[in-house]
Amino acid sequence: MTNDEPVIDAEGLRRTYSGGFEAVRSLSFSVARGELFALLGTNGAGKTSTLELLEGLARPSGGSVRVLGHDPYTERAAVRPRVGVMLQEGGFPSELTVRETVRMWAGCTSGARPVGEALELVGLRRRENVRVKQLSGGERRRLDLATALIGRPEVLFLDEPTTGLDAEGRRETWNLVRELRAGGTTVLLTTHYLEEAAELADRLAILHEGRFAAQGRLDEVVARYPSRISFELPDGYHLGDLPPLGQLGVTGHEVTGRTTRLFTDRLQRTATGLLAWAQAAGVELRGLDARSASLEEAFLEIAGGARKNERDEEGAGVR
Ligand SMILES: Nc1ncnc2c1ncn2[C@@H]1O[C@H](COP(=O)(O)OP(=O)(O)OP(=O)(O)O)[C@@H](O)[C@H]1O
Repeated sequence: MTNDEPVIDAEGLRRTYSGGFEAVRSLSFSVARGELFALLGTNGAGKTSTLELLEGLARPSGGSVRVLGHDPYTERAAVRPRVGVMLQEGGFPSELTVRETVRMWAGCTSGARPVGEALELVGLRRRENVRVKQLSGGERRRLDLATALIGRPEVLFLDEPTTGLDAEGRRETWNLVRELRAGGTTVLLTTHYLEEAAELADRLAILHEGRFAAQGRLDEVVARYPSRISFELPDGYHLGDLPPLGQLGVTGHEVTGRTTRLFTDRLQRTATGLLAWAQAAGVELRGLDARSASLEEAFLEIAGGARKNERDEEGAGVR
């Protein structure tokens, strides 16, 4: 493969479990060399099912996937040595120490990093003589990461890498992932932490019921959801005193207590119109806040919208 070809390339990828349940429904996406792609989704959305297809742990029921130019399932021997995998559960023998575990892993890997270097990278050097069973949940995640990194992989698959880590541990892992990416490693990670995806991802996708509900750069994903402007009007003023909301480009509004919230797809136009009115009317808009949708709002909209559809369908079934 050339340097311009995607390192991960999925086309119409499907996975149907033996009972007939379709967990992955025609996903198409690609990840370039040195890029970090984050897969977000509600519980059971299909993140792990997808990741396992990319890792070559399962055969797709339909579509195709190439990793480093190879089929990760049928050409596993060509792909595996160049890929690092951090599963949700490492499943290491509990009686081995941290150092023994990483050494055992290094023994199965060609061109492995020195064990000490791998432990240093993930901040486990001080704990190298502790048995796996005595590690905290967060330390086990670090050990999982150390074994994923041991072979200096070109591609890293990280399944919820910071679950169980405290805030400091999460930041440390983010920094390490950033360093690896800066060194040219391609990373695909799944996460439940929206902040993690917003911090790290070059591009991301939100998976819902096996399909992508949104995909792109963070700014592209959130641009599909309305921006909002909130403020308080002074006593004696009401929403009706503003210029016609349609003229301001407002697509929806909400008044809670003293706070007015305007939703808009054209933030600049709405903000300019509102401020011009306030200036002319001599009105002070207290607590004024104007901002684009956040990733959390986009995510909740997708998850909430889908739940509403489910309720509607259930309701329709009862009638
Ligand atoms: N072996 C299996 N047989 C049948 N259904 C399965 C199997 N494994 C997973 N599923 C179902 O497939 C769907 C997707 O599961 P998956 O574990 O990929 O989701 P996920 O997005 O990783 O979820 P989470 O965030 O909770 O880890 C779920 O509805 C799950 O119940």
